[in-house]
Amino acid sequence: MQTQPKASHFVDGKYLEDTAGTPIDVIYPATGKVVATVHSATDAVIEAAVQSGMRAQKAWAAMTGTERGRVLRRAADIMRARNHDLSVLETYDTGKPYSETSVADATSGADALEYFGGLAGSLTGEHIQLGDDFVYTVREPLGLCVGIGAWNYPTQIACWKGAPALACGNAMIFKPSETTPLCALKVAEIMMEAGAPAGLYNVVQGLGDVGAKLVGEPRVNKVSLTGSVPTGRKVYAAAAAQMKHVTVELGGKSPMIVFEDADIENAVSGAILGNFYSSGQVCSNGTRVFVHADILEQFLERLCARLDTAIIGDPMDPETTFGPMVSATQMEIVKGFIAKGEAEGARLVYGGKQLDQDGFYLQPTVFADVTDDMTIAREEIFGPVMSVLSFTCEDEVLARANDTEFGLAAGVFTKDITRAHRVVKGFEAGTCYINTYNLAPVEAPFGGAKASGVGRENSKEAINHYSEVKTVYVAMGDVEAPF
Ligand SMILES: NC(=O)c1ccc[n+]([C@@H]2O[C@H](COP(=O)([O-])OP(=O)(O)OC[C@H]3O[C@@H](n4cnc5c(N)ncnc54)[C@H](O)[C@@H]3O)[C@@H](O)[C@H]2O)c1
Repeated sequence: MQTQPKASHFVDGKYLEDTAGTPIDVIYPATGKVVATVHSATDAVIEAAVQSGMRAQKAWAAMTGTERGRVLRRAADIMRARNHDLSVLETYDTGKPYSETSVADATSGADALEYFGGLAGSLTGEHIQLGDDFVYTVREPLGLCVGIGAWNYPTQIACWKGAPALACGNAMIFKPSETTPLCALKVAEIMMEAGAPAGLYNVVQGLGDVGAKLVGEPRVNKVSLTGSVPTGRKVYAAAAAQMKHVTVELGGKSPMIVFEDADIENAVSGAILGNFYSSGQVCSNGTRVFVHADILEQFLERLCARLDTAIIGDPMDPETTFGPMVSATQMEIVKGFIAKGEAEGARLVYGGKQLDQDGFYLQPTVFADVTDDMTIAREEIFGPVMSVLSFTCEDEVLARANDTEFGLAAGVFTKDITRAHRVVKGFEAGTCYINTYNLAPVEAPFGGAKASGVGRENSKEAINHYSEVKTVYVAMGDVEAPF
């Protein structure tokens, strides 16, 4: 496959290059080899993206919602038809196994385009009768939106931000993560092919400085970031300085509680999905797995047996179920956490080692006897490292589960339905699961509480974050004034 894109950026309906920008190598995580090089956006590229985005947005907003929706639904169809090629490219970009990218990346992006394409024609205001007078409201687009992505789900993030933004009549400039710059360019190509006006969905490459320039650009009306908490704080503050609309989807250290009556096999499946999918590089992962003391050893035994069946290897092989980490840097960060876990006295029950081969492969890793104060139980690792903690009492475990600055997700496994809902009510988290983990259908709101974020993606909730309401008061009689 041709991994080198025609040019670094996609602006005003076509590829655009400016080699004056800093070169960014794209490294295939399974081999460590460079598979493409792009250039960071210069000020000239950013200016072209802003100007064409503003121009396109006016034409786009003048269309009816149904017309806009038709373009998005066509984009969804093209994306599904190209799923294989897009998934292979996503695997080059991220290292995630094809067995995952072929079912969870472009497909999830297409779901978002289809869902918001379907909603676009039904975005209406309301009528409020006040005696003879009345008020009507109009849902208006915000204008030019900026999306900034993380590296774990490049295609999905490009669509989760782009689809609701465009459905509401906005334009978007999307900056992918510098680690995974390839897939968003394909999303931009597809938008144009589907009939979006040139400039409506631009992609510019760059490091954090380009992201910061886009956030600080006065002609940008809204910013949506997916990234870490430290970056989220910077983006939120910079956007606040210009009173921009903001969505920030950030990191987590989410709890998963397994009660003594849980179906152990399902709980182990949930823990695997919540820790080792995408080699653990998922924001909502339930990395603090609290298991009731009565079933702890049984849980660990089944977990280790199931991990033995993971197929670690070439991500392009459809049989492979566990791939490399995204980069050498990320792998070294995770190795540092594993070393800390051992140094602080956690019991290593599975994995813990880098594989002796090319690429950035780390074994799925499980620590037991983890205590709440250990570094691996407090900080987001963003890699395949599960911490198992033991508990005996519901109130105690809920308090421990909530004892974190993060609040992205939380899960509970139990057969007691009353307890399940009681525990979920107590969770301080934006996205909760009962007897499953880490599902994120486009129909459901997704996002975090506390330091894990502001705003929600997906579902009708996202519409509120990409539009604003204009209120129109209509008087039917004379105007009464005091003098
Ligand atoms: N909540 C979610 O939906 C979600 C989803 C995926 C990943 N994440 C989080 O993302 C993190 C991993 O991704 P990452 O390492 O790419 O995150 P990161 O914060 O390092 O970078 C995210 C993006 O922000 C850009 N950026 C960096 N500094 C910036 C600045 N000052 N202004 C504007 N943009 C800037 C980067 O170039 C990149 O595109 C983890 O913390 C993970 O939990 C969250």
